[in-house]
Parts: sequence; C-alpha cells; structure tokens
Amino acid sequence: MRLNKKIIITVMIVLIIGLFSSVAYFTLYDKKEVAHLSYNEFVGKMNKGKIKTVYLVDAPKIQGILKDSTSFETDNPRTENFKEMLLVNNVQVDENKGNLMVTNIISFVGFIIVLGATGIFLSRQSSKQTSREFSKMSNMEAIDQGDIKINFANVAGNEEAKISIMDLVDFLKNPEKYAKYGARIPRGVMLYGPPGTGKTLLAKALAGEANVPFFAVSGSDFVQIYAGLGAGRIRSLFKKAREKGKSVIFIDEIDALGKKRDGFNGSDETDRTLNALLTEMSGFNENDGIIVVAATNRLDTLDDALLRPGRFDRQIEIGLPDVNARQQILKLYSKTKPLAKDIDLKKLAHETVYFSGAKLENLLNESAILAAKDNTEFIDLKHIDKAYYTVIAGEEKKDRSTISQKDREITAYHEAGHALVTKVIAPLNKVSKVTIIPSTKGAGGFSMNIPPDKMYRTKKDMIHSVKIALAGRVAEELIFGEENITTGASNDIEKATQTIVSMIKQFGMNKKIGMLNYDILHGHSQGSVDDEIVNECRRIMEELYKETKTILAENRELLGCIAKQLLIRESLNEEDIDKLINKSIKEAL
Ligand SMILES: Nc1ncnc2c1ncn2[C@@H]1O[C@H](COP(=O)(O)OP(=O)(O)OP(=O)(O)O)[C@@H](O)[C@H]1O
Ligand SMILES: [Zn+2]
Repeated sequence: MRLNKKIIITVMIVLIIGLFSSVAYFTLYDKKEVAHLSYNEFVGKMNKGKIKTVYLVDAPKIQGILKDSTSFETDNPRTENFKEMLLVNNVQVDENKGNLMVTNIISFVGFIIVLGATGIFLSRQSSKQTSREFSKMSNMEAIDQGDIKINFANVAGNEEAKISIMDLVDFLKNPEKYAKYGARIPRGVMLYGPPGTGKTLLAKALAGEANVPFFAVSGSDFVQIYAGLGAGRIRSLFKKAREKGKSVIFIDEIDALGKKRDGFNGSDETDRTLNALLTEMSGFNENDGIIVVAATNRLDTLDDALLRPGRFDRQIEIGLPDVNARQQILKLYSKTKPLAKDIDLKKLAHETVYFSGAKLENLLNESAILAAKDNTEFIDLKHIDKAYYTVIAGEEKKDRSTISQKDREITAYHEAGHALVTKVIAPLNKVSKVTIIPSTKGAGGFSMNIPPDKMYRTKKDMIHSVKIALAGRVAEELIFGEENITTGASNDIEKATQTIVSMIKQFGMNKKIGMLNYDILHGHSQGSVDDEIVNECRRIMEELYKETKTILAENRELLGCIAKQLLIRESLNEEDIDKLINKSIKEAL
C-alpha cells in the first residue's frame, strides 16, 4: 500500500509537470509575434513571393512564416486546390508542423488520459488493497501453533509467572474437569511489567503448552482506525476464536484501548472498541476454553472496568529478570551461538543488571553479528563488550542500567531491613520475595510481605505492620548514618502513618484519645486534625521507630548478611532468607 501511494504521488507529479509544461509551451507558442493577415493580404504577399512556409492544417486558422521570418496567421480557405496554389507560388508546404501540433495536442491529451487511467487504476488497486487489509484486520487469521511451537522451554526465568500460567494450561486442556465442579475458568489474564520481559512470549507459550490456536492483536492497531471498525474487529476476532473452540486471544498494549477514562483522553472510538471487548469477554460461555491474555507496561493507567472480576481479574507481574534469570536467558540464547570458552555467562549476568530478556537476547545477537563480521571462529569477549555498548547506547541516562553501586547497596539494606524485621517479629507473615530489582511500581526494590489470612487484625498485628514498614528506613539510618537516609522510604512512611492514624481515629486503640471516631466528630469534609491526635501519632511513631531500631541493631550482622546476598543475587525467596537466618543462629550457638 505504501508503495502504491508512492506510485500515485509520482504519477501526480509527472502529470502536473506535464500539464504545466504543455500549457507553458502552448502559451509561449501563442505569445510569439504572430501577424494576423486577412486572406486577401495573404494572397497578395504570396503573389509577391514573400511567403516562405505555410503550415497546412485542418483548422479554421493556418499559420506560416514570411521570408523575413515573421510568423503570420490567416483564415484557412479549405479549398481543394489550396495546397497546389501554394506550391505553384513556391511556398513551402509543411503539413507536419501543424500535424505536429495536433499530434502534440492529441498525444498530450492521450498522455493525460493514460496517466489519469493509470492513476485511477493504481488508486483502485490500492483501495482494493486497503479494503483487503481492512478485511484482513477484521478477519484476523489464527496463527497456527503448529508453526510457532513456543512453550515454556522458550521462556527462561519468570518462574512465578510460569507457575501461574501453568494453572491456565490445565484450564485450557481440561475445561470439563473444572466445569464438573462448577468452577469458573478465568477469562482474562493481565500480564504487566516493563517492555521486553517476555509477556508476549508467555502468552504464546500458554497457547503452545495447551496446544490451542493463538490469536494476536495489538491495542495500538486500533488507534486512528475508521469509525466502527475497531469494535467490528474485536467482534469478528472473538467469533473466529469461538469457531476454533479452545484458544488464546492475546491483546498486546491493551493500554492503548483501555486507558482510564477521564473525559479528556480517549476518543469515542477507543471507547467503543473497549466496550466491544468487554461485551465479548462477558459474552462467551464459561467453559468455552477461551482465555484472553492482555499485556501492558502500565497497570496503573488502565481503566478499572478492565480489571473487574470476570474480566482481566488475574494479574501477573512480569518483572525484570534477576541475576539468576538473566543467566538462564543468556544460556538459552547462547545455545545456538559459538561462544568462546572463556566467556562466563554467570559473570555476564552480573554485569547486565536491569537488562530485560529482550535486551539480553539483543546483546548476544549483536555479539554474533560482530563475530561474523570479524570472521572469527568464536564469539569472544571483545565482541560482547562492543555489543554491550551498542545495546545500552542511546538510552536515557536515568536508565536503570546505570544505577550506581551505592544506590544498589542502600536498596539492599533497606529491603533486607523489611525482611529481617518481618522474620523476627511476625514469623507467620509470608515473605515471598525480596528483591532489589525495581518493580513497575517504580520503587527501588520491594519485599513482598503477606500477613496470614485472618478475619480481624489485632492491635499487635497493626503495630507489627508499622514496624515492618519502618524497618527499611531504620536499616538505612543504621548502616549509612542519619545524614544518608533516602527518599526511598516515602511509601513506607505513608503506610505507617495511615496505620497509626486509623488505630487512633477509627479503631479506638489509643487510651489517651479514647474510643471516639474522630471523622464523625469533626465531619469528613473538614478533615481537620486535632493537635492532640498529631502529637499522639508522633509519639507512637517515634516509639515504634526506636523499637525497630533495637531489633535491627541486635541483628546487625544478619542484616548485613541478607543485604550482601541481595547484592549478589538480587532477589531472594523465603527459603533463601530462612537459610541465612538459620545459618546465623547456628553460628551464634
Ligand atoms: N524470559 C525470557 N526468556 C526468553 N526470552 C525472552 C525472555 N524475555 C524476553 N525475551 C526475548 O525478548 C523478546 C521480546 O519479548 P516479548 O515480546 O515477549 O516482550 P514483551 O514483554 O511482550 O514486551 P513489550 O512490552 O515490549 O511488548 C522475545 O522475543 C525473546 O526473544
Ligand atoms: Zn521500603
């Protein structure tokens, strides 16, 4: 289509140039000094032998040249013996020039017709192609997994995500099994995380493992689409999938379709497309075995409607790979590449902090290209070094790859602080993951801390959660000094404040303030805060901070141990942390 557009534009240009030059030609020709002679004057001059040439044409006027080289024009007598008369009077008769003009005109007109026709033909062709493209868009072909054959073996790292997706494979393989128990199969799964972390790959692997067709569209394809086409496309996509029975529908960049609606962004058209998607999703039969997988880099910008139960209610974070995962990804992609013996993938994994899977793949690919250019037998360190800079070149300075070692250390101690305090004061909480790899939420790192499921939270639980929240900052202060505490604790402080305030204002857990709900007392709208409450909050916060500090100071060595492991491995799971703690307990005995 692009090519045809080019042709059409070229044709247009040629046409316009042709038109202008012809107009110019004829105008100039006309503009030449031409004397108008009456037929009698003409005959008079002819008799005097003053006429050199006459251009004989079949037109009302004829032109010619006098012996003194001036042009003239006169009426065409159209008599049968006119030519003979001229010849008899020694006048050159030129039937070509006139014809030439006529031919010129004819051929010019012909030229235009041909060009026009070609133009119309081409544009028809291209509009045919456009409509073909449109129908292709709405008739989305299923990509046969037989050809793609991507399964979990093609995805390295991402272990947690793989486990969640494993469940879905079973849903797809045996929907009947779940139907028997009246279980509702998840319809939508939202994969979210930074670019290039393998979201598309995982969706394909889901289809590949379950051996069902895979249909893919991208939300950005729907942007600037003709009215109504987007919604139609969604409908026919689902129709196609339903015809195939079990299948996976993948919608990449769903944020392009499902941005939060705030009345400013988002056109009617994307709204219509989004609504069509939501309708289709609630429309298909519970156990049809169709799973819609969507991917986005920004979960927080999505329209809430998308995340409601029965829609994309399963959300799986696909984060940047930690050092272990990076090594696995490097291993996966170096399988087909002749790496020099001295290349240590483990070391390389350590040097590629904050690289996504796509970037790692790119790194090895660039290295391979460099080696091929060099005609060396192996891809060696020199190639990898050079490729490294190609891959990170042109990236913003604030790219995470350039996060300084100091920042990593602070993050490591901060996160280790959260994890350790959890282990010491709330051993029933599950610390499923601690990492210094930034999450999509933008924090430096994070530790996942899940309190056990309980109907109520006790006062003690709440105090513990405040201490756990404060532990990050406490660790920073303890290790790096009061001067070097960071902004990294802002979310923690928010959480701790919220908990303390609600203990006082809502739950009647403070003796001094008493069992009053202050929001009701003051009225919500004023939001006024009593000095007494502020003072009490501050006192409690300071007290809990001190207590947390004591806990970490007593376990300083262990804190260092966890932080150092974090710096080496970047993420630790509960088992790893337990091992470290047990080891240090044994050593202490
Ligand atoms: N965990 C991984 N294992 C193996 N390859 C990976 C992994 N992550 C990324 N890749 C490589 O990166 C490429 C891009 O990944 P993919 O398209 O799945 O990323 P994405 O998360 O969907 O990115 P985007 O958000 O930009 O769409 C893959 O084709 C694959 O080569
Ligand atoms: Zn924190």
